[in-house]
Amino acid sequence: MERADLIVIGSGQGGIPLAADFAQAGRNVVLFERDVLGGSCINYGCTPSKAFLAAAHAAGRARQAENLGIHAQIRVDFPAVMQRVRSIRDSFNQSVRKRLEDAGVKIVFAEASFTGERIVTGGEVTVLAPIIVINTGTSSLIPNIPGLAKTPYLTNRSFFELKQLPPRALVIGGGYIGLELGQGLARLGSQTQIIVRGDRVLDREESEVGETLVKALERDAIEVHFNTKVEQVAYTDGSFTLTLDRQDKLQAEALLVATGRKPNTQTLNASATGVELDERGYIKIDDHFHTTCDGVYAIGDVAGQPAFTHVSWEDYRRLKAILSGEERKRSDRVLGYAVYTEPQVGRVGMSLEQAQQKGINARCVTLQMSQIARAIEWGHDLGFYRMVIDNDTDKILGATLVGYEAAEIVHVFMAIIEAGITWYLLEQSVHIHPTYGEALPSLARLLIDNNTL
Ligand SMILES: Cc1cc2nc3c(=O)[nH]c(=O)nc-3n(C[C@H](O)[C@H](O)[C@H](O)COP(=O)(O)OP(=O)(O)OC[C@H]3O[C@@H](n4cnc5c(N)ncnc54)[C@H](O)[C@@H]3O)c2cc1C
Ligand SMILES: NC(=O)c1ccc[n+]([C@@H]2O[C@H](COP(=O)([O-])OP(=O)(O)OC[C@H]3O[C@@H](n4cnc5c(N)ncnc54)[C@H](O)[C@@H]3O)[C@@H](O)[C@H]2O)c1
Repeated sequence: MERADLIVIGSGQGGIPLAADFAQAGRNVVLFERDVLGGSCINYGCTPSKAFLAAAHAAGRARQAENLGIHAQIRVDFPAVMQRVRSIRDSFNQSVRKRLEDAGVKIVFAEASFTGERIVTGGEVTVLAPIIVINTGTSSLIPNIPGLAKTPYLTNRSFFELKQLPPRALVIGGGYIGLELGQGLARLGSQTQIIVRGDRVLDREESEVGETLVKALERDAIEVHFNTKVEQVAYTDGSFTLTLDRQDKLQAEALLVATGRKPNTQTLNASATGVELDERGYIKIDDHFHTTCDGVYAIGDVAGQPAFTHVSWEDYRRLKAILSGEERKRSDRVLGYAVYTEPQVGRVGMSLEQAQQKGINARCVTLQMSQIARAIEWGHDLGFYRMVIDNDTDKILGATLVGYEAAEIVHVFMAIIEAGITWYLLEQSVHIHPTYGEALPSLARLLIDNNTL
């Protein structure tokens, strides 16, 4: 059995920099990875999906330019689109390998599991270490629909290997992946239908967010089937047939399943080291990333946290500080995230409902895109900006922005909330005209007018 100072299981977004930093500082580090280096984000998540959407949105914007009097003919070279996606992904993946190797991390390409207290085995290698960090992420959760398992359905893992654009595509799931990749396929020319089991897309967000996105999807000729259950899936002669609960049938050459995630803990044998899982299989951690076993920590998606790269990466920064003896915890961060549909959704902090559920005396103001000069000039009519404030302290608690490049603009709120300043300061600041940014002080001004929603 080998001995190390640190074992990292899984090369996720937090595990990579942690392993590299420790090794660079002269510690003996072993990292186990059962698949490709860099985890979901780089290989089958953020990087390829956003590179894919760059092409899709270029096509979508060109088509919608007809609203400005510009008529473009679009020819999509799908193999070239996907080749670019894969080459960006591969270059990111190579840079991860270089970073780990240059730092002196011992990489073991094998599925790791616990074989004793703070003992990890993967392939032929067994290692004991005083500190172990689990960063094993999540995988697609595949619903138990009769017939599905026998078909060549796509998940985010296989999607980016597509070589030809399917003429027709079906997507099960109206969450992040379903909407981003579904809209992407449609904008590249696939006739796309999205199947949603409830009555909303992005059902964890305020209802107006989903309503706005559905209007946008309809403009891309996407059909969204609400309150619909898939009863059966069959695949013959290159075509999927989905039987719905209403007995209608849908057919397409591709089927993407995007119905949520499950934690990668099934093969970890976590109990061998005394690490407890919650009822959904996520690793239980305290406010300092500590599991129920002394010396064993978990970061990122597998610890049941909001599944975003910047969360996993920030976990790394905080855990590194904790391991260096600093007083840090995980719960005091301002959480922001975005959905890269067009229009985008940029979110930070609390919604009005979330604030009120916490017993905060909160209210919100909303400005529609149609009231923003920049949006009118650019022809972006879908979306809104909303800000939630605490009536007692005048501090800004959260924001929801749906609109052009909202993922960028929401960072203004992130900085303001992090700084803990009041909406008065936002109202007083002079922003550049005509920009989307200048709508933020305008939003604050609605509070003076007492024009609340
Ligand atoms: C299609 C898609 C798009 C996304 N887009 C965004 C986005 O735009 N922005 C954003 O912030 N987030 C996005 N995410 C989420 C983001 O990818 C994850 O939140 C992020 O990668 C953090 O993951 P992680 O660090 O927890 O682990 P991961 O990146 O999932 O890495 C876990 C690693 O552990 C390995 N592993 C698992 N079990 C074992 C084992 N037993 N032994 C050895 N190795 C093991 C896996 O092979 C994997 O490499 C997206 C996700 C998907 C699927
Ligand atoms: N832009 C981003 O940051 C980004 C992009 C993609 C993914 N992600 C992360 O990855 C996570 C996973 O994405 P996702 O889209 O798989 O999950 P999700 O949780 O966002 O959406 C899953 C959707 O599938 C539906 N669903 C579940 N079971 C179903 C069934 N049997 N039939 C029909 N519908 C069903 C759910 O109601 C939900 O709407 C996200 O929650 C997010 O944290 C982030």
